Amino acid sequence: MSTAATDLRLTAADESSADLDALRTPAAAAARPGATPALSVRDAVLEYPDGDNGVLRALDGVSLDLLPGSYTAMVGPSGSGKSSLLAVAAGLITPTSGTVTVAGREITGLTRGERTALRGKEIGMIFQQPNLIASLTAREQLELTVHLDEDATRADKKAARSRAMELLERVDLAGQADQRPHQLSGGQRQRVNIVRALMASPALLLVDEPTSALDRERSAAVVALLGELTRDAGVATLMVTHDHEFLSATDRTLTMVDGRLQD
Ligand SMILES: Nc1ncnc2c1ncn2[C@@H]1O[C@H](COP(=O)(O)OP(=O)(O)OP(=O)(O)O)[C@@H](O)[C@H]1O
Repeated sequence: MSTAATDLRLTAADESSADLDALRTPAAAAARPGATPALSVRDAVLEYPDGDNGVLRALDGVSLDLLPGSYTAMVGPSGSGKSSLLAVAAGLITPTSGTVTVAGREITGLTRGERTALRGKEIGMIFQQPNLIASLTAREQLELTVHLDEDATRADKKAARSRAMELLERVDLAGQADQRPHQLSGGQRQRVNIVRALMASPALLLVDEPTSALDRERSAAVVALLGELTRDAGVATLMVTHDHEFLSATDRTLTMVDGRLQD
């Protein structure tokens, strides 16, 4: 995955900017047929034990391809299997049957350690609440993974610092780089959370209800920002949401019903 995300500067989506259209969708990063899917799920079945002898089928034969640069929403009733699909796509849960391939590597055949390594490199995850660390500044949240890596060199740390600053600048938070979560608004915290997930230039971004803690205006801004970042970073984004009013910002909406995906 390229670091194209750092090459363009983008004003946060909740700020007015006449330049946004010009920065959107560089041809190289736009979703294109024939590209290796960032995520490919084939016939995934996920069963949980249910009662003494029964099983609950959370995923019932799900197949899905997500191309680089595509922005996909997933909606569906509570308990229909949306979070289960995100967990399977992230390699956090191994499906009962079926395969999951991320950036060309089938993760269902990997060891746990290999899956963790691949996740760190190729998969960004964003959850409902920005789970930022209270004692770290915005910049330190982004640099944390590199600082925890015993093998990281000084050059790696320096590169992480400059990428963190570029990403914060890109979402209009350079001025808040040294602030801790309690000094940031809810929308600002979620923007830190989003760019933190992009630090490793992942192929796939999995997002679980990113707007549930935000008001309507901030929610619209976050959904739009995710679209901007998806397209120019060339990442494939799969976002679970209950906010049907923002679906027009995405390229495609999938509906999960009883463990099955409907386009
Ligand atoms: N760890 C688990 N053990 C047993 N059953 C589970 C487990 N996790 C989820 N389930 C069941 O699997 C089904 C799908 O759950 P899942 O969380 O994927 O739904 P969802 O569409 O994400 O729901 P929501 O919109 O409420 O978050 C549900 O019936 C749920 O009760």
